[in-house]
Amino acid sequence: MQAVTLGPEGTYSHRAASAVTDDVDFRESVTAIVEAVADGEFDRGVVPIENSIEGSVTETLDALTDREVAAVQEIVTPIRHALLARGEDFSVVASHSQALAQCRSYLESEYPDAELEAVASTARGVEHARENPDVAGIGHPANAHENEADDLRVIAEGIQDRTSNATRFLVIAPTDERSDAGGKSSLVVYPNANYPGLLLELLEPFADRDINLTRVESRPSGERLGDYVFHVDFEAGLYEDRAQAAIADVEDIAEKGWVRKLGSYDTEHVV
Ligand SMILES: O=C(O)C(=O)C[C@]1(C(=O)O)C=C[C@@H](O)C=C1
Repeated sequence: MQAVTLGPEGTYSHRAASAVTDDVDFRESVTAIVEAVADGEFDRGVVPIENSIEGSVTETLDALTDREVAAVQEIVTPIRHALLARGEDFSVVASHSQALAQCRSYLESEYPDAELEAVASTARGVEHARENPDVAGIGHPANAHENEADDLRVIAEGIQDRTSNATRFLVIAPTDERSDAGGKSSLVVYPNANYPGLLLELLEPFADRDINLTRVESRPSGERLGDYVFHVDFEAGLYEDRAQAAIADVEDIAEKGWVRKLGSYDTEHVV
């Protein structure tokens, strides 16, 4: 089985994808990963969806709205960032925007004058640090020991603003692999409507059937101000009668728009 994830080698996404398969290929954006899986180029894709400090990875949510894929597994992994550089004398800190945000307090107190540069991934930031002594990267500490000649140093470890920092990844697959089995399910709902109580109406079918929601996120549809796409995760499998009944109600409410079932899946915790 071949999976695609955010590259280059050494990203947190790469570490999560390694729990799925050893055969991992890379793309430079989440959108490109979702597109490659939707087009059937890969059996699996691994994309970050949510972080405990910084919240949703909005590019992922939007890519899941724009392309049709199935969610077949969830991977949760602790994120412990290191500051990596060739020496102490750097003026730029380069990393993925999520990683920079997860270390915001540390950077403000320890390097208030550093210029923060958002790049495609943590591993890309570490690559810049390897090439340029003026740049430090934020990423997994294992990136510092790529080869013996590596002169990249771990300047500091555990620099995320909370020790509990963790990221949730979804393993995606072509839609014909969508499963109804699993302890959790994900939906994307576009009601194409805007009236008082709409969101309340969309959530009641789950509450009425004692289904615990684990996340509700609204993203602008892009069509007009105040028009939203809702991402809903809940603790039940699509095989369950109560889940099917709740979704039937949601489909009625969203009759002018659409409801996409990403599928049901289980959670794996990876360190
Ligand atoms: O840049 C990486 O290493 C990634 O895998 C991306 C990503 C993210 O988008 O949230 C994944 C985990 C961490 O939260 C930081 C960055």
